[in-house]
Amino acid sequence: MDTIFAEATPPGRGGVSVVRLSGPLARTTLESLAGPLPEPRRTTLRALRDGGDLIDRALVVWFEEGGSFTGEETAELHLHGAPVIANRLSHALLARGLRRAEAGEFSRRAFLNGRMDLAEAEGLADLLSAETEAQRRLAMRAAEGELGEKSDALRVKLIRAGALVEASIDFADEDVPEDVPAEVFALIEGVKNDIRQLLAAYPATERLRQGYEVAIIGPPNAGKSTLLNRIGQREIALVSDIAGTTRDTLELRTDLRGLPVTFLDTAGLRESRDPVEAMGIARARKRAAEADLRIYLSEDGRPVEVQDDEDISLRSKADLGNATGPAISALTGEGVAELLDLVYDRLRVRAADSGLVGHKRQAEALERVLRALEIDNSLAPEFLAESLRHASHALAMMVGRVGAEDYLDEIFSSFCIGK
Ligand SMILES: Nc1nc2c(ncn2[C@@H]2O[C@H](COP(=O)(O)OP(=O)(O)OP(=O)(O)O)[C@@H](O)[C@H]2O)c(=O)[nH]1
Ligand SMILES: [K+]
Ligand SMILES: [Mg+2]
Repeated sequence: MDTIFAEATPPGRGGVSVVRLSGPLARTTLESLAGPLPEPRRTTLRALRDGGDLIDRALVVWFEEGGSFTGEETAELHLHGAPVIANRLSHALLARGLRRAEAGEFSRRAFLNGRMDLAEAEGLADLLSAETEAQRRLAMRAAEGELGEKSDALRVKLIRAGALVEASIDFADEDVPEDVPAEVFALIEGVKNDIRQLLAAYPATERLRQGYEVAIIGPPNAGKSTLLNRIGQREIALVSDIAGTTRDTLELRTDLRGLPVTFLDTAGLRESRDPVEAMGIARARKRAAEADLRIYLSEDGRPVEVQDDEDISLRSKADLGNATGPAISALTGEGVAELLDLVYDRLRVRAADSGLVGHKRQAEALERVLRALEIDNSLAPEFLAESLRHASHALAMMVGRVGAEDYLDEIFSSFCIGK
């Protein structure tokens, strides 16, 4: 096993730069640079020397095997935050046979050493990429291992059911087959119900994790781009009185009171003979159809093509006329705060339905568990036992207790270097 090192803090100048080393050479390397090993987990001020050269005076923390983030012997060096110092240290570390860590390699070792399960690793990745408060809370639950605990609890039930079935097989008389006890089916039903609940919350969880899309659509010149600019409070989209100004879909990422919401400005919908405009319109329709919510904007307030009851239909340019119905003016800002309130309310309700399972990989594993548990009560005990083993295995896979190899690259490559 290589000993790896990386800057755990972003490169550049700053108050402190933290370099982490992990692996079998960490101990001797630290001793050679900083003298006798400090007490574990105690911050100690040390001179770091490479031969006669004083590299820096740094705070040093030593973690013993089993007591570090990776589970390996690990040292953390808190240097003065200047790239020249980290570079000088890297030079000394490379000379001692350490190598630079790859992206996510510390976390990957933490997983391989049983310091976190796969769902926790996914939660950690989500936490690092979270952009809003609601995403942070969701990711934090995952990173804290709630799904692993849930899955272990369900597995205990399946194992108990399996043991009861095995017992009924062992004691069965050749002529008088022992009945599988009713408790087995009760346990299986309980597990299936819990899994159905986890799966029911999956779409809401996945949407919150990825962030919501809200498409602004409507006929040309409705004022869609003006509204996007008003929401973003800057000139994102071109605005003109020429119908068909917007062609590409434009995105505005926002943090709507903790919810991750991307507003889409789209090409005005109409029959167009201009091939480029027609491409824009096709794209607008597609993005709008895929969005979580649509705002239909038009000067007469008549919705073009409502897709969903939750969608919002509004009349634009409220400053011009006095027609009835809900209206906004992107020009004066009238009604825009209320519109954002409405969008927030709609999405908040969906976010509230989120749960523990937010990744496709996890949902697919749970579906495998359910399939394995589609059991007919008349199934022979031998087959029943086999189904229970399958189900238990799929549950273990969900959190990477077994068969995680295929996913490791995908999960850990999304981490940054030093994590
Ligand atoms: N009076 C008034 N004019 C507006 C308002 N919103 C937009 N406009 C004007 O309406 C015209 C069209 O605005 P855009 O924002 O380009 O409309 P659009 O829906 O994006 O148009 P396309 O991209 O061509 O589909 C521009 O001249 C805007 O200044 C409004 O609330 N009040
Ligand atoms: K326009
Ligand atoms: Mg536009």
